[in-house]
Amino acid sequence: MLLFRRPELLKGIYAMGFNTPSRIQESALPILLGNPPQNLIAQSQSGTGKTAAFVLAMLSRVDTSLKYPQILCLSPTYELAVQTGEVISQMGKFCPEIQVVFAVRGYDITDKLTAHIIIGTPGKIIDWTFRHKFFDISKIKVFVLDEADVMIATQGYHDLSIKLHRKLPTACQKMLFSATYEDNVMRFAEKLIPDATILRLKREEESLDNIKQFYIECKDSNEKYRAIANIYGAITIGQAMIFCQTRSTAAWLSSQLTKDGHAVALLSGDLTVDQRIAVLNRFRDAHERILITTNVMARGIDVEQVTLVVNYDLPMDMNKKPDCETYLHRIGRTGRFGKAGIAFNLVDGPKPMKILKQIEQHFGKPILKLDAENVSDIIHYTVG
Ligand SMILES: Nc1ncnc2c1ncn2[C@@H]1O[C@H](COP(=O)(O)OP(=O)(O)OP(=O)(O)O)[C@@H](O)[C@H]1O
Repeated sequence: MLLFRRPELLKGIYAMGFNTPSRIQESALPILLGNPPQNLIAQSQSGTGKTAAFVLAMLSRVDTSLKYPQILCLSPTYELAVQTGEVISQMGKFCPEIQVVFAVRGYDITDKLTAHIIIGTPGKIIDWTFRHKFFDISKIKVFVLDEADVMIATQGYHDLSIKLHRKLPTACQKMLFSATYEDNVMRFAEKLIPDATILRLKREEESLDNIKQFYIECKDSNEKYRAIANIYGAITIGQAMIFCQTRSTAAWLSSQLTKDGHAVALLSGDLTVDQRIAVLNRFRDAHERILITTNVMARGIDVEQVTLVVNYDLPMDMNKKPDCETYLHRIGRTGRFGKAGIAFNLVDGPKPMKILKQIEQHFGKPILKLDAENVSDIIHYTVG
C-alpha cells in the first residue's frame, strides 16, 4: 500500500477511472514515491501508463508553500507536453493550489516563474533556464525525461537534455521513461545516472500481444493507395492513424484521399503548432476517423479509440535501415492500456519486404500476411 502524501491525488486517480495499477505503475511507484527519493530509469511497453506514474510522482513532490518551479518535465514534442499537462490537470483536479506552466513554442512569459511544475520541450526550457533565467534550475527537485531514449540519444535533443541535466542539483530525483531503449542508449543512461534503479523489459516482452500485426503486399504505389482506400471503407469502428515517412508523402496521400471524397485529417511538421493541436483535438473528438501523419506523432500520443495503425511506409533511419524503435512506438498508438489493436504494414517490393522481415526478427513476433480483400474481416474480428 502506497502512502500518499496528498490524499486528494488518490481522489484524482479514482476520478480518472483508474482502479488497478498496471505492472509498471506497481513497480515504479514505490521507487518514485518513497523516501529518500530514488532515481529511476524505466522501460515499459507503450500505453501501459508510464505517464500516470511519473505525473503522480511529480504532483506528490510539490511543496505548495514555495512559489517557484520545483519539478521539470521534458517532452520531445509540443503535443506530448500538452497531453502530459492534461494528465497533470486531471490527476491534480483536487489540488488546485498546484500550478503548472508550459515551456513550449507560443507560450511566452516575461517574468520570473511562480508555478511549481514546468513541462516543456528542451529548446524552450533551455531558453528559460539560461537566457532569460525565468527560474532557478538549482532548485529543481524532480527531473522527468519522457521518451528518454530520444531525449538523450537523438541529435537535436541530446545536447540540450544533457546541458540541463548537468545543472541539476545532486539531490534532484531523476526519472527516465520510455517504451524503448537501444542497448547503447541504456548504457549511456546508466552512465548519466549511475545510482538509478533500472526497470527493463526483455526484447521479447517489448511488443504487445494485444496488437496484432499484419502486412499487405502491394505491387506498386497505386496498389498501396488502393489498400488505403479499402481500409478507409473498413474502418467503421474506432479510428486509424496512418504513418508516412515524409511530410510530402503524407500531404500527397491526404490530398488524394480528400479528392476521392474521403474525410481525413493531416498532421505533420509543416503545420504551425497551433494548427497541430487543433488537428489533434479534432481527431480526439472523432471529427475524422483517419489521421495521416509522420513520425512527429509516433511517440506518446494517447488517443484511446485508435484501433488501427497503418504503416504506409515502414520506418527507416537515415541510413535506410529499419527503425525498430519507431516501429514499436508507431504501432503502440493503438492497443492502449490492454485494448485490442491492429497494425497493417504496406509492403511494395523487395526492399520494404526486407525491412519488414528485419523488424519481425528483431521483436520475435509474427507479422502475418493479409490479403487486401480480408482487411474488413480482420478489423471486425479483432476490434469489432
Ligand atoms: N491504472 C490505470 N487504469 C486505467 N487506465 C489507465 C491507468 N493508467 C493509465 N491508464 C490509461 O492508459 C492509457 C495509456 O497511458 P499512458 O499514455 O500513460 O501510457 P504510456 O505508457 O505513457 O504510453 P506511451 O509509451 O505511448 O507514451 C491512457 O489513456 C491512460 O489514461
